[in-house]
Formats: sequence, C-alpha cells, structure tokens
Amino acid sequence: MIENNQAIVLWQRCLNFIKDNVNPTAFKTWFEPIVPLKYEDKALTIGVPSPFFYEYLEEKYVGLLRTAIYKEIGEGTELMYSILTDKTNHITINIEGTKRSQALPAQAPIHNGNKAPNPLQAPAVQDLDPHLNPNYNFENFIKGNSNEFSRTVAETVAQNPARTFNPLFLYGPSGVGKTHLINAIGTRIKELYPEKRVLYVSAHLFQVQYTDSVRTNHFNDFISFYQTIDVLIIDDIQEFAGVTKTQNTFFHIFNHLHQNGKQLILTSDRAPVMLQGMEDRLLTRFKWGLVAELEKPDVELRKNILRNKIRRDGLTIPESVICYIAENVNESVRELEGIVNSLLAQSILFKREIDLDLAQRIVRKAVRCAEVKPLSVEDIIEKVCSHYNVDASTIHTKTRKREVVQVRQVAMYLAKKHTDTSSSKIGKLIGNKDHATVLHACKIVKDQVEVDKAFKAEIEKIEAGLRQK
Ligand SMILES: Nc1ncnc2c1ncn2[C@@H]1O[C@H](COP(=O)(O)OP(=O)(O)OP(=O)(O)O)[C@@H](O)[C@H]1O
Repeated sequence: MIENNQAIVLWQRCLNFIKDNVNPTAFKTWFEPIVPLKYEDKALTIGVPSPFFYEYLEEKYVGLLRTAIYKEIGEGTELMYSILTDKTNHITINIEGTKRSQALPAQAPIHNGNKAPNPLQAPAVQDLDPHLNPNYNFENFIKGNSNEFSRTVAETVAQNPARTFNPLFLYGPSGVGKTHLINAIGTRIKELYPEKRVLYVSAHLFQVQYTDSVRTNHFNDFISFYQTIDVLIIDDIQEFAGVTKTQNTFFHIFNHLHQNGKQLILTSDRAPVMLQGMEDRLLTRFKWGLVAELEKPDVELRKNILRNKIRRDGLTIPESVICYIAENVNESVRELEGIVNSLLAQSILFKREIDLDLAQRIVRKAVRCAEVKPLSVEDIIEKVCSHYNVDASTIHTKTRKREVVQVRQVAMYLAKKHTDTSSSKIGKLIGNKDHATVLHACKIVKDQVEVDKAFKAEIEKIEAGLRQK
C-alpha cells in the first residue's frame, strides 16, 4: 500500500533527474522497480524488492541517489529503504547504510502473489508456493539403520532452520529417500514457521531458470528472487557438474543466503569429494555444515517399507511374499515400490491372488532388468577402491604414492574395458587426469596382466565383483 502521495510526487521528480543520468537499461532494471512509500520528517522511504537490490543500489548508485534527492527534495533529506520481500522482514536502512530499525509496519505486497517459482515475476511476493510434495513427510518416512542418522539431522534442521547444520548436504544412490527427506524438512518448516519462504527446486530446473533469465535479460530478477528465500532446497546438485556459469551464479546465491542466516539443503547422488567438475570453492562450502549419507536400505528396513506401502495402498499381501521381495530386491526403495505396483496391476489384470509364485515372476523380471544396467565409471571406482581398501577420495587427490597410482590405473583400465566412456571423460572422473594418462594406465595394466599371474587373478576378481553389481 502506498502510504503517502507526497512520496510519489517527490520520488517522480528524483526519477526524472536519475533518468537523465543513467543509461536506459540501468534505469529500467534498478530504478523502475522502486516504490515510493512515504515521506515523513524529512525522510523519504522507498521500497526495494530484495536485500540484494538494496546492496546493489548502495554500491553502484548511492552517489546518484543522494544527488537526486538533495537536488529535488532538499539538503538533509534522509533516504530510507524498505525491503518488500517478506512481511516479517521489513528492515529500513538510511542512506548511509548504517542505521537499521524495524520502523515500517507490514505492508501489502507490491506485486501479485505468484504460484510458481518463476523468478521473473517473483521478487516482491509474499505467498510463495514452496513446490513441496506433501506426500513426502516425516510421518511416512520409515526409519532404519541406513537412514537413521540422516533422518535425525533432517528433523533437527526442520526444528531450527539455519541454527544447526547449514548447509545440510544429503547424499546417496538413487531411490534411497533423499527427495522424500528434504521435502519432509520443507513441509515441517512450513508447519512450524509458516512465514518462512521455503522453496524446493531441482538443480535441473534451477539451471533452466538461470539460462532463461540470461536469455531474456532478467538475470537480476533471477538473483533477487533466489536471495529472498529463507530455506532453499536444491535436489540433485550433481547436475551442476561441468556447468560453470550456473555454478558461479549458485555460488553467489549460496553466499548471500548463508551470510544472511538462511538455510540451505542440498542433495547429491555422491559425496562432495566425488563430485567431479564442481568448483572447489563450492565443494568447500558444501562441507561447511553437515554431510550425511543415505545408504541403500537393509533387509529389515525394506520389509518395513513394504509393509507400510502395502497398508497404505489397502492391499493384503502374505508375509512370505513380503519377505521374498525384501530379500531379493535390494537396490532402492523406488524399486521395491515398483514391485508392489506391478503385483497390484497383475493381480487386477489377471484376477488372481497375490501369492509367492506371482511375486517370484515379477521379481525375476525386475532383477533381470537390473542385471543389464550398464556399468558406470563410478561403479568401477567404488569396486576397485573397496578391493584395495582405499578411500575413494584419495584417488582424486594429486598424490603420487605408488599404491594410489596403481589403484587409479586399475580403475582407468577397467573403466575403459567395461564402459563406453571416452578416455578423456574417464580421466576427468578419475583423478582429473588427461586422456593420455588414461591410455598410458591402460597399457601398464594390460602389460602386467599378461606377465603377472597373481595380478591377473586380482583383476579378474574385481571384474567378477563388477558383474555381481
Ligand atoms: N525410508 C523410507 N520410507 C518410506 N518411503 C521411502 C523411504 N525411502 C525412500 N522412500 C520412497 O522411495 C521412493 C524414492 O525415494 P526418493 O525419490 O526420495 O529417492 P532419491 O534418493 O531422491 O532418488 P533420486 O536420487 O533418484 O532422485 C519415494 O517414493 C520415497 O517415498
């Protein structure tokens, strides 16, 4: 709500002066969005869409603003800013940028509330759709050995956002509940702190929004929007690997939010140390708070998840079938859910009971599909490192210790032999080496296999392990 007509008139005069002294793009970007709010006691208060916007004005245009105000309104006039992003967060700052107070009452939003995380419309909204999936909550997240620690820290963060673990970095293989858990955190925070601006976004969507904003000249809006978030949840951060500009932009958003006491929650399919193609300064920040792993569920947890899903779906499935599925499907929870869905579909389609025989046929088919899943370089790194009992992170360091060099060479050799990945990509993923190093490693290992029986047996043992994946 604009509180004072005089403010509009005075600000319009200032704008006319400013317009003559900056280029049209800067005027449109940095001055048109400003809203005059009130003029009282020789102080003009203007509304700006975000803290970032204020910082930018202070850094780049404070001289021009001061001149315009003194010239058009009079010497000694104070300029006060009000951040319009959140009704609970109205700070005012004088033109020297020193005095802060809670002087302004809450105001109505300047723009209409948006319902999607569209950064181009979003800077000054209050009702932000957090894009959380309400079906993913703590109540239906089943606890087990493999996720107990992550679940506990997730609950702690939800109770006290930005007070405990910031950022919270959750990692683990596909389908083990990362997305579920981070949605649960967001949902709990919204229940406990409804005024907080929580946003869930996939790394992929973030990247698309960023690219779009650059293409359509709305980059500042994009940045401003993300800098207004109180709890930013980004899923599958590994997608930023190799995309430098997106990483760079995210780096600045991360810093701004972290410095301003906002919570960041990130997930990835691998630990920070295994994130190739990611800038070091980001990797360091990912480790600032807490890094927690979600492992593949053990058999007990698989049974409990199955029982829970079956109950929720209103099905009755014999305990022997539950045990059979839990013991034979051990990749991810998503896979377990897929089996239950197939059982249900088959029993409806063929009008038959869900029994062990049906379960066995469905599981066999699903497990066969898993067998033909191609090996990845990451699978090979994992197997080779565990065979030699070396921490996977060491092969990405620069160390030239003989035993580490050998592990690296074996991993490169097997990656070349068992995947379609190019030598240069393999090099990047294993110790950030070039393709010539990979080819050299392959030759060394191959030569040794030909003359050293014990070494040959060792390699065959690792290869057998790879086939069991
Ligand atoms: N502990 C759990 N209790 C109940 N459901 C679970 C649990 N873990 C995972 N699930 C369910 O398994 C499915 C897959 O989980 P989710 O999408 O969270 O995995 P993810 O780790 O994010 O996988 P991806 O990395 O592939 O995105 C979801 O339907 C989720 O609700």
